[in-house]
Amino acid sequence: MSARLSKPEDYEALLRDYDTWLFDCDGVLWRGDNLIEGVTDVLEMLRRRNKKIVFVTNNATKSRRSYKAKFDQLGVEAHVDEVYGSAYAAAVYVSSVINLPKTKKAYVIGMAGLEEELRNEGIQVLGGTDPEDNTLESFDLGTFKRDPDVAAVICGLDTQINYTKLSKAFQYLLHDPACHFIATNEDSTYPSAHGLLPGAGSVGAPLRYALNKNPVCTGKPSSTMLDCIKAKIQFDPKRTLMIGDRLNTDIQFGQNGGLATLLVLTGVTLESDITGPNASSVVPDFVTQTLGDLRVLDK
Ligand SMILES: O=C(O)[C@H](O)[C@H](O)COP(=O)(O)O
Ligand SMILES: [Mg+2]
Repeated sequence: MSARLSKPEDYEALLRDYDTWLFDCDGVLWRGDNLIEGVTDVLEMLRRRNKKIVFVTNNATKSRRSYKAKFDQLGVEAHVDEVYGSAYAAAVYVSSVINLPKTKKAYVIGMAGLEEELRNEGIQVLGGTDPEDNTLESFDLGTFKRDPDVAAVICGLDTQINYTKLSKAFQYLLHDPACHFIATNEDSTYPSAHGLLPGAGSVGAPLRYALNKNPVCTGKPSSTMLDCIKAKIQFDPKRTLMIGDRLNTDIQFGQNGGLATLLVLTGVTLESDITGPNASSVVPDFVTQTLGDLRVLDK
């Protein structure tokens, strides 16, 4: 059973027990461009208390560089080397785990952030934001020529998903069993400023259905994401806390890595998901309403 936190001494115990704090972003720090109340104060308090701060997001629409710009715009201190996104994890996976030869290309369903991270790793990209593929014209298979160098299809959150991109990705995967099928993340939904929207998992679902094949996922809860962090940052898992709003990504990710986990209820998970007969089998160590609750420690 999860421990419910509400009293200042509950939060003081977290400060005593954990040195490294991993934060999910959508639904924990913000919803869209709306910062969740109290987040800036809590992060500043943690920095004053010399906590190591890491941001771990499955949202692949932005690169680490563009996350830094978002943090700056919201007035929250953050550094590029503290940010780990599933776009970065996918790029590291393609370049360093499957070692895609530099002559090969990746077909992308996704946005500029994913393209940027892939290019930073020296990966040639097709699709993505290319205007030719961002069309609502009907897809014509008769005139489509597959690029023989495409050896991977990478699928992330794409708010301009269309039939042409799905069809091209499908063709590459259908005709080449060796073509890598990679998902940055498989979140079914995500919390926007105005409510839930379909997430990256829902964007990639048509391909999974059409091909009857599951992609390799590089974001939370996969170990690829944790490996990316471990390659750059030293931390003791026993003194590390993962804070998230989704059970099957954030909390599962923390548990897979042997980290303590804190669920907040400002994103996709509702009270009814963790209590009652239909409660999830993924049980966080701690639950608090919002990250802003930790502000009591500043008083
Ligand atoms: O890709 C998605 O489905 C969403 O961006 C999702 O919200 C992931 O972001 P996170 O909560 O991990 O920051
Ligand atoms: Mg989240």
